[in-house]
Amino acid sequence: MNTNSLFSKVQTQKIYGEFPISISNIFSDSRQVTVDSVFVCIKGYTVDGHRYIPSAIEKGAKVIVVEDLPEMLHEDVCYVKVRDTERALAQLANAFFDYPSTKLRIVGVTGTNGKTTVTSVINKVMRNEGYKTGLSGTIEIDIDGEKFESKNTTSDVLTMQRMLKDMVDAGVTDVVMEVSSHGLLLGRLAGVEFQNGVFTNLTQDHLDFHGTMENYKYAKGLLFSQLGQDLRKDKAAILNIDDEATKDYISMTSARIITYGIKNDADFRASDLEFFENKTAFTLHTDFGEFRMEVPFVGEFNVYNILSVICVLWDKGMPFEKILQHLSEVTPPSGRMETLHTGDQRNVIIDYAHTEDAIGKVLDSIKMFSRGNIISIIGTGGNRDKDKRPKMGRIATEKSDYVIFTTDNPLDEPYDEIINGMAAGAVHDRFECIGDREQAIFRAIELAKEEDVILIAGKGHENYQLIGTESVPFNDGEVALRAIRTYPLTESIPTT
Ligand SMILES: CC(=O)N[C@H]1[C@@H](OP(=O)(O)OP(=O)(O)OC[C@H]2O[C@@H](n3ccc(=O)[nH]c3=O)[C@H](O)[C@@H]2O)O[C@H](CO)[C@@H](O)[C@@H]1O[C@H](C)C(=O)N[C@@H](C)C(=O)N[C@H](CCC(=O)O)C(=O)O
Ligand SMILES: Nc1ncnc2c1ncn2[C@@H]1O[C@H](COP(=O)(O)OP(=O)(O)OP(=O)(O)O)[C@@H](O)[C@H]1O
Repeated sequence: MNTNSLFSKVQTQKIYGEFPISISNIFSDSRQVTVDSVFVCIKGYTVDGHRYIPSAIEKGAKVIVVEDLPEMLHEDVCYVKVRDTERALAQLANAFFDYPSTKLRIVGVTGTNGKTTVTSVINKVMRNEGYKTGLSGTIEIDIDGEKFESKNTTSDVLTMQRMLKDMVDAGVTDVVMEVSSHGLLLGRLAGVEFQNGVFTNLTQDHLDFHGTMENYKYAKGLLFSQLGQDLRKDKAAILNIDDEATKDYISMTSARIITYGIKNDADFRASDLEFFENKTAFTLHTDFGEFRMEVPFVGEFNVYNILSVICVLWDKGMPFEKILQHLSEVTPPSGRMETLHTGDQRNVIIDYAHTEDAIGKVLDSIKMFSRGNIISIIGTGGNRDKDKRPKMGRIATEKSDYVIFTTDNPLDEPYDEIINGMAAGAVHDRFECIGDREQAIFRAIELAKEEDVILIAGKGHENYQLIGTESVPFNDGEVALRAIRTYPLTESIPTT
């Protein structure tokens, strides 16, 4: 691409040396740099990208974008000084990939919980209806059915723009994207034009990064202010009216507002919920009529998720009968309230719940259909968000008959520290602490009797454990099935 036109939208402070006529690519990671490219130095949380300038030049970078000019300048290289390299990177990425988001209809979904569920269901329904879709989120990036690994819930700005360009090239028209608070705050979405922004809910998480709930709420709200920057009429913010944060988001956006909820009056409201082991029924109230629906999802929280999906599909103009028909058939994403086929009378549910709110809601949902005891395996990550641990411990013990606290990606924090943090919140003593997740699952299966439900929470779809600096293969479902084979049904679990 022509270098002058690439840099035409970037506010430069000074340029040292001559621009090459054209450049081949843009990088912010020296390890990926290829010949005749631009290397943008980002001051990260762990290292300062400026220190990798020599390595980038060695690999063939011809333009270096900096905040701090190095003392020694290489004569064959052009240095561009800017005030904010992150901002410059976003502008360069948008321009290099030719503003792909303007050629797509993009739905961004934010909130503490439900993003993966909502994006996955929207994607499945639209694809079943014949749309060419793209999806980006925690589990994967999916371009019209071709799957790619996803490193972050919301990708860094270069990966983001490259992915959107690949989607345009593949003929995708509609994209649904998980939008994390990190992604919004760290500028990964700079320049992305959304058609819809969806808000699921806001509860405590990620305070190690955001510091306070107010900051966390504000970060998520950036999706709605970004949505309102461009006043095209087809933009809509789809908001959960039952969540306190919604009123702030209404004030942060100039997009159209569509509301959904259960407790308060909303454009799309559900009432008369009926819970079953593998489905939920409810009445949907809209301006154009009432509909009794049955969806293959468990729990009240999933009714919220489905309501937000209905709003998106309706706003996209999908015929209402089609929406209802697809939603009665669609399957939940993997590791979200997933029932394991154990072959006996013990019920094993694998779920990604790793916040206080999600654990509480999942256990409430299980209580609605469980006929036996509930044994929960609860784990949380190492080296992060220690404040949420006792809260997870409290809610898990409050709502389970027995709890086993364990690890979920311990990294290099000692197991005992992680587990004791959760156990400190326990409201009764019907719990055990077993750091090794495999042993914890084996113990829960050993304890369970006929009709009991074993909730294995925290990892969901993940098929690894991050221990130290290693990623060790680990799959909750496989371990549980091995445990089932090892321990045939036993006597009652210890109570009181
Ligand atoms: C706190 C955070 O978000 N960190 C992100 C950030 O890392 P960083 O600032 O530490 O980067 P760094 O390692 O210091 O490197 C600085 C610069 O030097 C460059 N570098 C580095 C090494 C080298 O040899 N050469 C080189 O050029 C790097 O490419 C980078 O440009 O920039 C990296 C590159 O874009 C991200 O991968 C990284 O996300 C890490 C992996 C992460 O775990 N982030 C989590 C907290 C996160 O973003 N989570 C959210 C929310 C998930 C949820 O809702 O549950 C998400 O969207 O995934
Ligand atoms: N609307 C909701 N409200 C509360 N909890 C929910 C909701 N939807 C899902 N959950 C719970 O949160 C867990 C994670 O759901 P999901 O993966 O859809 O959310 P997410 O926002 O993508 O999470 P993350 O940001 O951690 O990737 C589920 O396994 C379930 O336990």
